[in-house]
Amino acid sequence: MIPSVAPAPVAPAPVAADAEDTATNAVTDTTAGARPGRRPRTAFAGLFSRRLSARRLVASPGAVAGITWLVALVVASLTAPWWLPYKTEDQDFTAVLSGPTAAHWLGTDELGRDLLSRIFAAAAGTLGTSLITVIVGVGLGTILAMVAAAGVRTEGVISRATEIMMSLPGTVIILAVIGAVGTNIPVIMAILGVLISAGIYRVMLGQATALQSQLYVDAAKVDGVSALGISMRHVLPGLSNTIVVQSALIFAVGMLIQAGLAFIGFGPPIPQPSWGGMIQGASQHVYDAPWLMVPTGAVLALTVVAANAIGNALGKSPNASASHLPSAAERRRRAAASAVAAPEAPAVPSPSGRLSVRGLSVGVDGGTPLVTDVSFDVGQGTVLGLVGESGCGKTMTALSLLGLLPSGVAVTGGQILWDGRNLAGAPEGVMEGVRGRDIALISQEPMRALDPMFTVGYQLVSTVRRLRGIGKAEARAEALGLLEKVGIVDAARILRTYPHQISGGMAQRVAIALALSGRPRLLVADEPTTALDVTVQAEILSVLRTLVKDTGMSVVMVTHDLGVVADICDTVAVMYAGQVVESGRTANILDNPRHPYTLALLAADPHANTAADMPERLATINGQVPQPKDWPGGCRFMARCQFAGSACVAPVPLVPSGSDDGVVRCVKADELAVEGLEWVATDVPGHRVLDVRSRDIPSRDIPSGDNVERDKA
Ligand SMILES: Nc1ncnc2c1ncn2[C@@H]1O[C@H](COP(=O)(O)OP(=O)(O)OP(=O)(O)O)[C@@H](O)[C@H]1O
Repeated sequence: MIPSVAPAPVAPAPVAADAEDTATNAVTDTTAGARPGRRPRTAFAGLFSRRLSARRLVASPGAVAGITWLVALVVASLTAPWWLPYKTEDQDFTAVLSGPTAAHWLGTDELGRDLLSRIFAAAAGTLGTSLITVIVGVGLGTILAMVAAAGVRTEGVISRATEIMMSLPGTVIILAVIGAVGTNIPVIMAILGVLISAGIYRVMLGQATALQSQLYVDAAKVDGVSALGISMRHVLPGLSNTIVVQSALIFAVGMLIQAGLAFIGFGPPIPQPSWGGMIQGASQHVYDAPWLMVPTGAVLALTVVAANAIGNALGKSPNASASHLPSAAERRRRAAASAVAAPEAPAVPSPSGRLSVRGLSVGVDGGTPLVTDVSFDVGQGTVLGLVGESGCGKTMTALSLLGLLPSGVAVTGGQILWDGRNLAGAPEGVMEGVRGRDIALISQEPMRALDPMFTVGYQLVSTVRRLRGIGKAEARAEALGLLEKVGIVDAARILRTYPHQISGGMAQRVAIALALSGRPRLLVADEPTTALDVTVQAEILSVLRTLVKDTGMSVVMVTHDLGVVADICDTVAVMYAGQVVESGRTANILDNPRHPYTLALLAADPHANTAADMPERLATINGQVPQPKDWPGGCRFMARCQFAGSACVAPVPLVPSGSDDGVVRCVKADELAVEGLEWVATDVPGHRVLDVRSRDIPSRDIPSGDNVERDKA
């Protein structure tokens, strides 16, 4: 299965939409609510999420008080010239250092200037310049994290650069900037933002990397979405909670640092008022006029608390807002612009859709091989099964077909021939053109391949539009057709649902529909039925079988289930420890297996035996698939094989198995075939201990060690 390192973002909870959305839904019908009796819901999780955040703000008394305070402060500050009783520089020598009076509600300073007027006059500047720090710091840190998460090399460069930035003494740099540009507060706050961005980057990087590892990001890559598209659509929304919380924190920090700078004399030039400068002035009269400290200190403290209260409330939102999504007006405009067209007929794949893999090797950057010398062919309209235990290299082989190997793993040799092109190690630009359009992928966990923040309809329609370059209405009709093609009867309803609202089987059908969006000629299915119950498994296999028959699409089916192989595959390649050990037509392999590993898999499979010949105890294979670093030089299955002999220590080539174009990698293949030997249930550790029983001789008649002697001979 495709690895994933982090849980998917939490899915949004449903809320009612407004009338505007209802109107939009009437046009597009992709955004209506999923439950009958409720008002239609927006399909766009962004609007959803924004409303949800607004609800959270309203539900939090602290946040409501914080917003009220900040709004009042800004409005009061911006309108100060019209309502304040005094100008900031007006001096009243009859009331120097006074406390609150009818003339001066908050008192006066040492020059008789009105504190109320000066506090409110300074507010807008303080808040505005703090916002500069937020925009620069959080913006730069987030962008750097998104870029770094998209590539290992870039991450190395950016991380080293930010480490250097974090090691620099921030205070000294700020003082140096002041020395160079003077007390230009906007510039100083912007520089402060740059310094802070290194810390923000560290906070965001882990989250962005985790989001990049999600299966739905792999699915987007398969659909040919560019790196920028993935960052904007799948990573940024997942970061927005953190962005909001960090912004609130940095806003408060910015205000405090600004006040601190003014306190030590690096604030706005005198007589311009600033909160820090006023606190500094008050500190000189702490004994003779202690009240002077109270109004300014209280306003600063209240503003910091208000910012934090808002951040706390927003931080509790269950998911990020998605402001990158189109607005309702934009959606209406696009819907109107899209010509309503009839859905196209299903595509018939080109006859050239044949895949030939030759000597494919995949390895870790450090040199450890994971897959060696794998060859197989997939003809048009046929299904190849890649079968084997966990860790045999099936997924690595399958992912290399799409150029989606995990970071640090690469194709190290061989060819993947598709339409006359070699896709092995092809540049990303070439693979972006192939993925989704020529070769598509469905994975084991469809739920995680679907982004929980968007409706099925949004994901399907946007994928169809991107891959086919058609209008919204046409794409929607196509999406409905695709859902019906994969056996979904109430397709219109499913289009309106979010992934968390549908079952696993339904999600897999949707994932198959998504994979079919670009009319691929080859579908790579990585254990598509493993996570489903048996009934649903059978339904999904039936869908795939019908698609292959109706469209001529080919399938590479990764599975460890021989029942699936028997059910749907025309040919099969049995993999063990990174090698193909046997391949050929499915009927030949299942009826006349030639490799001991294939024998063992069949003996261990309850489906391979009919009720009549079902053994009392199914066979097991002792031991485990060896780790790539532990592969022996000879037969890799030798240590677990009931038939291993001295000839197995030398490297074993693939040789014709004698049936059609089948091949097998075992020096004893002929002997096994001639003697009709079977893999038996045994607890005896397998290595070189032979407990072979003929089909014709009851096991109790064979003395222990009989075959050891035969092997020695
Ligand atoms: N990202 C990775 N880096 C290094 N080695 C890896 C990585 N992913 C998988 N491997 C190793 O590559 C080998 C083949 O793994 P692969 O996932 O292809 O096996 P598989 O047969 O598909 O198993 P499963 O059915 O469990 O997915 C295993 O030894 C595995 O440990």
